[in-house]
Formats: sequence, C-alpha cells, structure tokens
Amino acid sequence: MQRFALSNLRDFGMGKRGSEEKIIEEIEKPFNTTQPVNYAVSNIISSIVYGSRFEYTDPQFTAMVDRANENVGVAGSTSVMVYNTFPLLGPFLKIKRILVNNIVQSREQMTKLINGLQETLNLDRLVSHPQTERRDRVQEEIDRVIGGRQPVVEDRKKLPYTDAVIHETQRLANIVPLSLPHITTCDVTLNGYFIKKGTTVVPLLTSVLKDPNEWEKPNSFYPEHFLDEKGQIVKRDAFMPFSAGRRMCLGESLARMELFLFFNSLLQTYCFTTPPGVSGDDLDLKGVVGLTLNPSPHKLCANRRS
Ligand code: HEM
Repeated sequence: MQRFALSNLRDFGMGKRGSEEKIIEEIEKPFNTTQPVNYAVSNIISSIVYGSRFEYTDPQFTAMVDRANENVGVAGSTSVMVYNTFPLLGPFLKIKRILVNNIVQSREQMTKLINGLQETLNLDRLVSHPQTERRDRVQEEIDRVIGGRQPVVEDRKKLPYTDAVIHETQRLANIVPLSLPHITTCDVTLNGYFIKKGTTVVPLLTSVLKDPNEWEKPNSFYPEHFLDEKGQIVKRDAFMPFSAGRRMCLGESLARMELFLFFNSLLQTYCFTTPPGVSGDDLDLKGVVGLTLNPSPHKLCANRRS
C-alpha cells in the first residue's frame, strides 16, 4: 500500500512563497482558513487526476476552484429550488446561466488539461517508474506518539483520542447534511410511508448524526461518543457523514486520509486561536448552507508551537 504523508505544509498554502520567517510572520496574522483548505484539497485531487499540483497564484487553478465553489453555493440556493419545481422558468433565471457557464468553462479547461497530458503520456516511463512512493489533549497525544516526525496514515490506530476528535467534528459539523438527492427505482413502503417509483428522495444525514436516540450529547462537541472506557475508538452505526448503501461517498478513504494528515500536521505545528479581541463565542459556527455546509466567513490565527 502506498504510504501517504503530507511532506510539509506546502499544500496548506504555506510553501514556495518566500523565506521561513516570512511564512511565520504571515500565518501569525489572522486569516480566513477556508481558502487554503479549499486549495489544498483541490490540489490533492489535481495531483491524482493530472499528475501534478498547481501554484496557488495560478489563475487557471484559482478560477477552477472559484467556479466549483460558486456552483456548490448556487446549487443549494432558493432559486434552484424554484427552478426544480418550475423548470420552465430556467431561461429567466440568472443562476441557471451561472451554473451552466461554470460547467462549460470547467469542462473546456479539463479537456485542455487532459489533452495536454495525453501528449506527454509515455508508457515506458510509467512502467519503469512505478509509483514508489478539546485540543490540548490532541496535541499531547500527537507529541507523545508522533513527536516531531511527519504523521503517516498508519499512526491513526495509535491516536485514538485524535481520531475521536476528527469523528466528532465530522458528526457535529457535517459538511453534506442533505447527502445527494436520489430517485426511487420502484415503489417502496418505509416506516409505513408509501413512496412511489420515480420520487426524488433527499436523505437528511443530519437527522441521524444528531439523533438523540443514538448520541449521548447530540448537540455538544463530545469526542467520547467515539471512545470506549479504555479510551479506544468505537464504531458507531449512526456515524454516516459519507451516507450509506451502494451509492455512498466514493471518496471516503481519501477524505478520511486527508482529514487525518491535515489535522495532525497542523496541530503538531500550530496552535489555532481567535484574533486578538475576538472570543470563541463571537465565532459563527452555524455555517453557510449550499449544496454543502461551508464555514461562515471567519479569521483565525495560527501560532507556531514552541
Ligand atoms: C469529508 C469529506 C467528504 C464527505 C463528508 C462526503 C460525503 C458524501 C456524501 C454524503 C455523498 C452522497 C452519498 C449518497 O448519495 O448516498 C457523497 C457522494 C460522493 N462523493 Fe463524497 N464526501 C467527501 C469527500 C469526497 C472526496 C474527497 C471525493 C473524491 C475523491 C468524493 C467523491 C464522491 C463521489 C464520486 C460521490 C458520488 C457517489 C455515487 O453517487 O455513487 N467525496 N459524498
């Protein structure tokens, strides 16, 4: 199995931008964490799909990420609900033009990128070069188990508390609360309700992730939901941020790996605080609802740990 580690914090937007001092100076100022996380995750997918990453200053890359974000926001808007109910209104709705335009532009860009790759495809090279290659407590566990070396995926088993914090974050701050819409392929009766073949069904994952019958403290941040009395991780059937069944998230393993490595690398190196004069209670944790649930605009400071 390929070992996967964040070789440094480059993909959190902190690399290739100048000297170490400049980077530290920059990150100690308050900054919105959304964009670097978006860029980092997009770059990982780009590395897998296109074989290389982009610089964060590359307009091709920033435009691609901006279009994807705009469509995710628009897709969950009221206008789209209106359109889904009255599709004939489509030509009069601005959002439809935005969505289609973004899709067309992204498709054109992807085609160009893929064509470029096809030109450089050299099978010999591929064959001869196979791929070889409550947070103080979290930091205490990371320091004790990992120390200063880079975290790797295999560390997860040795970091049960950290893993439980990541699980609890995904439970409470579930980013895909509505899953994706599905259509019933036959007539079904569920819990006494008849659902006709061809009905659009929206599975509300939040209802399971915060179900008071399943969770001891459904609306609190409580990593112990995922820990047994010995402090070891426990699997909970109601934990389904990636949905369930045949069409559940295809990227679950990749997403879990990224979450683990990002979280560990960041907390190993930094302490995150609110900017001076801002208290934790001032932060809006409700999020912005679109097709996915995104963080509300915010600024945090990342202070390098001594
Ligand atoms: C924390 C991160 C992620 C969460 C919480 C998440 C969650 C979900 C959910 C709830 C669905 C809907 C499943 C359903 O229809 O029942 C889904 C579908 C999907 N996800 Fe993710 N996802 C994440 C990251 C990713 C990543 C990184 C990828 C790609 C590498 C990915 C690829 C997909 C695909 C392709 C589907 C459609 C599967 C299908 O319809 O068969 N996801 N995801």
